[in-house]
Amino acid sequence: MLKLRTLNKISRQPQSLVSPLQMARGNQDNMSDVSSLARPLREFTWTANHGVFRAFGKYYSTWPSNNDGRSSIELTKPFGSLPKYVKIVEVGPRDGLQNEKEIVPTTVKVELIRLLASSGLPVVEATSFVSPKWVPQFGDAKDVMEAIRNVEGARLPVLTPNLKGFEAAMAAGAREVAVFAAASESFSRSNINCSIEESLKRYHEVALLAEKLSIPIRGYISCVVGCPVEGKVSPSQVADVAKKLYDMGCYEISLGDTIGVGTPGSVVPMLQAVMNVVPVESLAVHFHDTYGQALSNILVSLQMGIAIVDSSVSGLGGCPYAKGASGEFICRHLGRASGSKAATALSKVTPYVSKL
Ligand SMILES: CC(C)(COP(=O)([O-])OP(=O)([O-])OC[C@H]1O[C@@H](n2cnc3c(N)ncnc32)[C@H](O)[C@@H]1OP(=O)([O-])[O-])[C@@H](O)C(=O)NCCC(=O)NCCSC(=O)C[C@@](C)(O)CC(=O)[O-]
Repeated sequence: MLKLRTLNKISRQPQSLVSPLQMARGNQDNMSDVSSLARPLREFTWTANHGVFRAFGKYYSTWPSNNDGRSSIELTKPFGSLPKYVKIVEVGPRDGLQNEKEIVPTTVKVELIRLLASSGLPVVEATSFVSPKWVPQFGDAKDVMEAIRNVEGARLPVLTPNLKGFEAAMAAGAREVAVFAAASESFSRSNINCSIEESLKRYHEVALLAEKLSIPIRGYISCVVGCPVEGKVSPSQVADVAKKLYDMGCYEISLGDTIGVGTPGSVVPMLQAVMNVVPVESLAVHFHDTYGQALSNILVSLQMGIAIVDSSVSGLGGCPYAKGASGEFICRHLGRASGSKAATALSKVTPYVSKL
């Protein structure tokens, strides 16, 4: 086990990130080729506004979370090479739109989903079967699903907070769902009006029915490093919820930094804890970019072996029940660097999406 000391303070809002994501052009549909990222990170010195990220051989220092600029973390898993391909899960039509104050017309949502699917993205999260009293933006979930029944090329999962949402999603033609728990009690109550334990009971019911119907189910965990009410969230809490979601049948667990307060210093220990209980192949990361840290958090996640990244077109995003939550990591940024076919198509789609 290595004990590493941090050397420098990092600015929360780096102004000039020299990104190491200088990826070679790839040629896989639906995936971003990150093979050139496989160079060990030690080749890079990444200068942020007031901080320096330094790599020492295979092991790394990390950014401190305290004020004196010196802290340490335990690294039990060294950073390795990066995955050759990364699956991008585009959540713009759901996470992106749920925070929009004005109701986006159904036809525009449908067009957005069609464009994203046509860009080659493998997964486009389409809508959310939540209570329209809680999130009026998705009052048209049924209509959206019906209108995209013939969309091909991408899987189109939807969010379901309970059995009622799951049944409505099935009736509307959804073929994949996602449930969403939290690692923070306060956030669970403000977002879905129940405790973490109650939510897991609900999701277990959903998972049982999903299994019966052979419907794949993804699990989200919000507030994996910080909560808008409780502040810091411990990695063991996240690991506990992750294991429960995985054990109930979620094929993939997406770890959400809902308010974007994570830095590699908090993300790494959280991932380590989760990776001890859920296979890394089943983990995804979901970073909101509130303080410009999403790219660095994605990089350390890839370095730890995670190969599934959530993103949102045009950086749309946020949670109506998490004060301070802002846009999600922009798919185009990851994609552009990779040069994959999907990314190239997406960069053509993005200007049009912005006009929508
Ligand atoms: C979970 C509930 C429904 C509990 O809401 P509740 O008020 O406690 O539920 P209830 O069972 O008392 O029902 C209240 C009313 O809602 C109806 N209802 C109940 N369920 C449904 C449903 N599925 N679809 C449609 N209607 C529903 C139900 O029928 C009833 O209607 P009424 O009898 O009053 O006319 C509510 O709190 C809710 O919908 N919350 C969703 C909030 C939300 O969507 N938040 C954003 C998504 S999570 C997120 O963004 C994080 C993530 C995933 O992106 C990752 C990250 O970044 O961290």
